[in-house]
Amino acid sequence: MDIRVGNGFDVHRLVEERELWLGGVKVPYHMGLLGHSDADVALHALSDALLGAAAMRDIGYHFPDTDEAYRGADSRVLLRRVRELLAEAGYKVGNVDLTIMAQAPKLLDYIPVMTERIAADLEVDVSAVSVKATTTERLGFTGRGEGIAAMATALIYR
Ligand SMILES: Nc1ccn([C@@H]2O[C@H](COP(=O)(O)O)[C@@H](O)[C@H]2O)c(=O)n1
Ligand SMILES: C[C@@]1(CO)OP(=O)(O)OP(=O)(O)OC[C@H]1O
Repeated sequence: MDIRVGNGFDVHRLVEERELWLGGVKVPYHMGLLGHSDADVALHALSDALLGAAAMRDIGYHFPDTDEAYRGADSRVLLRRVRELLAEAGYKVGNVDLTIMAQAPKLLDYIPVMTERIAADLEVDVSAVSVKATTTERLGFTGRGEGIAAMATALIYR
């Protein structure tokens, strides 16, 4: 069996008058992430981890932010497309592990639904999906609430 791992990392800036989408869930907050798409930093890190595991470049390569087709794009649609690209190369998803770095809002209550949505999009059991959140103890750009970062690890096999 060909087993491969990948990592992904992404950052988006928090601004007024944007919705906050994280892990495919709209999280109530007075600010949202800025981006060409819905700026779901968690799904972007996850997509990059999956593409990285397959050595298939990154989401900016597959879905360029210069392409109007992706303006306001639902990052779940992009994640499903990533799963399809991997499937076309013969890969299945083993498990994924995701960490969201956000000083606020508190994400604990939203993690179960994020997990369910990611599992559905990747066509795996919920037990194969881990979503975690951490503050950065008020340190750095995430700690100051200027942005949210996410990192992900993915295992794929064929
Ligand atoms: N945006 C966040 C950040 C953290 N959590 C949860 O709180 C726990 C403690 O966070 P620390 O950064 O102080 O370690 C963390 O383990 C998460 O469960 C959260 O829900 N939302
Ligand atoms: C997701 C894409 C889609 O155009 O745009 P953004 O929402 O700006 O996200 P980013 O992680 O900066 O880059 C990847 C882009 O391809």
